[in-house]
Amino acid sequence: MSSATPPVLSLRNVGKTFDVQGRRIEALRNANLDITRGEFVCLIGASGCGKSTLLRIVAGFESASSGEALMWGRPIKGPDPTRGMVFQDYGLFPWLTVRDNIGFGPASRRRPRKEIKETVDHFIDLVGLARFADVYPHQLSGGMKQRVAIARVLANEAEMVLMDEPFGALDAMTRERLQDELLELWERTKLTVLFVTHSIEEAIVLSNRVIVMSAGPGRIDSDIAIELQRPRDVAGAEFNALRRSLADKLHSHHAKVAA
Ligand SMILES: Nc1ncnc2c1ncn2[C@@H]1O[C@H](COP(=O)(O)OP(=O)(O)OP(=O)(O)O)[C@@H](O)[C@H]1O
Repeated sequence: MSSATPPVLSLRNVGKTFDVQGRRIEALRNANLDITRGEFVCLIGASGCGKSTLLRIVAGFESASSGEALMWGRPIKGPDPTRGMVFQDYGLFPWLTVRDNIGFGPASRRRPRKEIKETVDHFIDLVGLARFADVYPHQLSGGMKQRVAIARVLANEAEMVLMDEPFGALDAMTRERLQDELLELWERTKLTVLFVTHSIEEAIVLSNRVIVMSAGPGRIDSDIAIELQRPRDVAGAEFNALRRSLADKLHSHHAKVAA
């Protein structure tokens, strides 16, 4: 990789083991990954192959048992607003309005009131929720809650957005709409995104690269560039060929683990 474009994120031989009642679980073994600024990278793989563990190490919620995780070349030592996490269950504060949820990060960093208002207004607009600024999360649909969660991470000056199956709980139509909106946001903001999904189709629609992981122990198995033109035609021949090849990879890992 050229020194002109240092990776936002580097994983160097990252391993993670958990001890559960005297049993050692190797959730991740020798994970190596470089992500450069502006990439949209999806992680896919069978349940239990370590996708969330990898994401949580990048977020700083877990530390690696071996190897190192670096952001801009510096070791990740804990959570930091520059790495914002979006969860499937939204993770909003139910007692705060949409406005205060989005403004929570800047407010806790004691930004001036006027600046917080401008930031919040900007991001509420960006996710199309201006009319809902003063309502509470329980008054929103799932798709709207997820927009708030995304706006909250952006308002907190995230340089890298970590998304753990963010659209997994949504119906198919809302999911497609949010995928489109996320791509639009990504194109406008040039964010770096690391996105976990169970859906091969979602991974191909969204990403520049798909990282395929396999279980027992969790490993990075392949790193596949997705070079289809955007917007991507899910019914197109090239899309289908990629879908088949990724499905074959996933199934062959399943078969190996089951054998
Ligand atoms: N906090 C923890 N304590 C003990 N074991 C854990 C912990 N977190 C994850 N594991 C184990 O590590 C392995 C990888 O889990 P992880 O959640 O990262 O997989 P995943 O690929 O995200 O799975 P899924 O697709 O089902 O969400 C699993 O065997 C899991 O049981």
